Amino acid sequence: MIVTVTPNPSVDRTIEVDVLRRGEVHRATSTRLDPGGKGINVSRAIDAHGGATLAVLPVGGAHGRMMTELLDATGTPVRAVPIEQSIRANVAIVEPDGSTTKVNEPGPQLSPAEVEAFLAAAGDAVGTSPGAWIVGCGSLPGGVAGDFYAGLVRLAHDHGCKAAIDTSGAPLAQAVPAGPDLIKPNRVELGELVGADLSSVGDVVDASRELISGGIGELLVSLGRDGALLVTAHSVALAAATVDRPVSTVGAGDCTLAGYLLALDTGADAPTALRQAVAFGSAAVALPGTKVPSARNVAAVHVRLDLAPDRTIPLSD
Ligand SMILES: Nc1ncnc2c1ncn2[C@@H]1O[C@H](COP(=O)(O)OP(=O)(O)OP(=O)(O)O)[C@@H](O)[C@H]1O
Ligand SMILES: O=P(O)(O)OC[C@@]1(O)O[C@H](CO)[C@@H](O)[C@@H]1O
Repeated sequence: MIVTVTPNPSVDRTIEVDVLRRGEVHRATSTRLDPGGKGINVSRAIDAHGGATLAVLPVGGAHGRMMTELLDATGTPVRAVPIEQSIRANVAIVEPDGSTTKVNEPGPQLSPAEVEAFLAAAGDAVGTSPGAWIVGCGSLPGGVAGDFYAGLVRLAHDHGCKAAIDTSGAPLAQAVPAGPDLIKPNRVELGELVGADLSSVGDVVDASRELISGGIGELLVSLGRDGALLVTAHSVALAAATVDRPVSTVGAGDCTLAGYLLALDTGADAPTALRQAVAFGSAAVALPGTKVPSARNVAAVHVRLDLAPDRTIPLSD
């Protein structure tokens, strides 16, 4: 079972244009709406592959109604906590070569009572899912304290669950001391966390090991077109896949995490889980908007797995 907790979900609008020119009027060549927010995407991807999942999210206002409708259409199991203000809508502008320009709104302001209700819903989901992965995802809306994910990690551990965190900046830094079992930063987010520029596989391994010695279980570091690196206390593995025609990178990291957790949840070993992570992530890049890949999309990806990657491999994406 994989429970995702997304305090700041979004309705994702993806607009395709021929070329993005700053300050000009554009005519969109296509547009689509997806239910978004990192944990929502993780749950949608897991659900699409027959895994057991529950997405916990706040829902309010006009965008909340759209979110409910979009999620109903996917059939993903959710626990929605009503809030007064509207949840956000995020926009991605995509060009034909797959270049993606994203604008994320800050999200609503939650009242103290709403934060309490959201925490209670998350607590209830954790308490009724023994042995589950509890996955805290994305930015935090107004009113939610910066140590929210640290509390979620402790809650998970108190109930014998495992905790994974996929966020960035201050909420990630504040979650680290609580000792999550897994974090999934991208290269830039990991660099910000350790205060270093990470330009090779060796740099990422060293940064990850520093965090592991501080109490994190393992790191799944997504590296864009360079693939993903799994670093545990005793092993390092790199996997990558070529995508001939990238369409939208939005949500690729979430699908990576979904593929990894779903594999672990069904008893796979770490290299197999990494392979599935990259298959999910790379399949997502070939799909429009925040669409999650189907089993057929994932099966079409050829993943290269390296169980002893050279530390000098450069990373640029
Ligand atoms: N251009 C690409 N070609 C092949 N695979 C890609 C490409 N871009 C991304 N991927 C795959 O998708 C995964 C996730 O991408 P990325 O590292 O950009 O995640 P992210 O920054 O967390 O994204 P997001 O926050 O939008 O979900 C990578 O680990 C890789 O497997
Ligand atoms: O603003 P946050 O919470 O950091 O990220 C939100 C978001 O960009 O993440 C997902 C892609 O990973 C999208 O569905 C969503 O719009």
